[in-house]
Amino acid sequence: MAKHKPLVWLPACHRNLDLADPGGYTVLADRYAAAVTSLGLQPVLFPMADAEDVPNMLPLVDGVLLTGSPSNVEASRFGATPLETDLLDPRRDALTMALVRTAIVEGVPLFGVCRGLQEMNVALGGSLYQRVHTDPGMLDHREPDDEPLEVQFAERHEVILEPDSMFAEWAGGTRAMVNSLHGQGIKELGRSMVAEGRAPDGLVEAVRIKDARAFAYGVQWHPEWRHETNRFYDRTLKAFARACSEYRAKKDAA
Ligand SMILES: N[C@@H](CCC(=O)NCCCC(=O)O)C(=O)O
Repeated sequence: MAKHKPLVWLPACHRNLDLADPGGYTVLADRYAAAVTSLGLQPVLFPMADAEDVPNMLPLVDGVLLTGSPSNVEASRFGATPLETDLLDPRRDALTMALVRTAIVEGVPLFGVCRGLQEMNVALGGSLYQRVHTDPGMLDHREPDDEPLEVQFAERHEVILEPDSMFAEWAGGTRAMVNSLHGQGIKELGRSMVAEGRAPDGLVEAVRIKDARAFAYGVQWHPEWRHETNRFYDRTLKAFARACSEYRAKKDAA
């Protein structure tokens, strides 16, 4: 029987869209699934999975990609008071907190993008700025949301990468331009999180998990956006894809 491609679990968002059914919808931007597919991987969703399912379902997949989302990680998860304006997704928070911790323990390749990076940090005991742009000396990291997508996802600021990091290898140097579409951001780093890239205002934008058994990285920017035309983004995603394929090969050989 032909083998299927390595499976990558993308935790979806849960939203009340302004549609006929007020019961809620499972949502995933195609952009992430398309990027995963273009890397030779198979994106999979488990719409009703919750934290308790993680130990049984994680062995079914070969990697986890935590996507970005307009919703914020709930402030009570990092000891802060929620903002009234917050768009929240408590079901996603509950699932991803468990997924991050279990993927790291089990050595399943893990990559966090934007909200996904923030989830990694909170799952490991770190905290977030709730509005980076209101903190003195910090840049406004939000996208111009009344502009076309091409403008929203345009490169907006530099990141300064640790010289011996994988990020510097993927970027081909210690400086790279990245897009920026977020209001929250890492404040205190979680356990085992190592800062490997920072914005010009010092905000941590790239991390690795120390002593991880497999690929375990997160970025505050969006490498899935037009990655075919951006060497840094593309090399980052391809490294994740390789890790998933290697993980799968080991499972097949066992
Ligand atoms: N809401 C959080 C996370 C921001 C984020 O992930 N943005 C991505 C938006 C586009 C997408 O859905 O991929 C914050 O504001 O920090």
